[in-house]
Amino acid sequence: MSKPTRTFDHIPVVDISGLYSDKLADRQQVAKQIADAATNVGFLYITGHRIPQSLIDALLVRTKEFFARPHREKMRYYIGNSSNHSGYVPEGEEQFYGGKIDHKEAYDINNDLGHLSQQGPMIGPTQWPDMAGFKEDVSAYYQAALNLGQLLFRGFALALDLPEDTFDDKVKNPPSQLRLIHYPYNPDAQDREGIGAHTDYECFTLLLPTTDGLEVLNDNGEWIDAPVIPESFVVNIGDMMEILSNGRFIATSHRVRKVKEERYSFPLFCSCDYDTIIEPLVDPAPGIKPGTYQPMCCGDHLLAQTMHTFHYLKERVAKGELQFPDSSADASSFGKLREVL
Ligand SMILES: O=C(O)CCC(=O)C(=O)O
Ligand SMILES: [Fe+2]
Repeated sequence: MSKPTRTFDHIPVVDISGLYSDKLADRQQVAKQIADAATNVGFLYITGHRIPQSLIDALLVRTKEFFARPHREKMRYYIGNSSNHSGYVPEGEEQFYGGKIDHKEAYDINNDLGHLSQQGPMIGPTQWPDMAGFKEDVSAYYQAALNLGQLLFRGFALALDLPEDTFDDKVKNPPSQLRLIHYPYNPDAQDREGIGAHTDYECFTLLLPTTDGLEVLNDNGEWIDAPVIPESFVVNIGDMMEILSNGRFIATSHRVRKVKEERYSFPLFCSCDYDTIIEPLVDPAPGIKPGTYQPMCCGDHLLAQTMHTFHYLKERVAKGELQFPDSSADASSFGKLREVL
């Protein structure tokens, strides 16, 4: 059987209330819709989640307060000060393949694993800014979103016809990062995208954007709009879920177009625990040759990817302070920055 062509023209909406049900049939009914969306599009909106709006409102207030601070003050929390990839990411810090720089600034929040003995370049405590209420409100959202992510992992397991608890012991302390992103309004910025075309590295992303601008690429090379739907989240499949699902669920390229208004967005990149081996859990999807997806270490993959794009990490490598993880393949085999037509 050949690989299906994904010609979607909209992003499906899935009401996930059934995932909270005690009845397996209710959970399976949602899982079936997740499977369809993940197979045919790689993106879906979810409604019926139980994250209170008050947590989202507080997250947005704190984020706006932070980014409104002068550059010098924000740089006190520069990500390059941290030993575990947490803190402020100024515009230009991240450089993607082809040398592109996005028109955005960000703040990277870690799963605050300071209490664990395992620490490393992607794992450990968050570098918190010294701002009243920031840590409390951002952590409260982080925890609620992470819990929703755990529920979705169970949904994805069912969607793959696997036991529902397949991922439970693989997502105990994942190095899942929450990004607070600010795309400033700049009428002169004619030459850059808000964020260039890419796939996400992790299993899936739970994304909360404040305004339109997100676009998703179908197999005809058309950019399909993913406008904001109130009270929903966007969920998109990342590279690792594509591997786990042996090509059944697709990590779809997406981008954010130049914004006419100020835009904020909050992706939580849902990963497995650092040492998890990411490898196919099911038979190859139609059109996928056996052996297409090779096993890799989850945390090392994230680290290697990040080392290729962040300026401060490249400097550490150049100075001999940091080495690429042994198990990581070379950069070009990572991600699937599909050519944009
Ligand atoms: O801002 C958005 O809507 C998407 C952000 C995104 O794709 C990413 O950070 O990986
Ligand atoms: Fe993304």
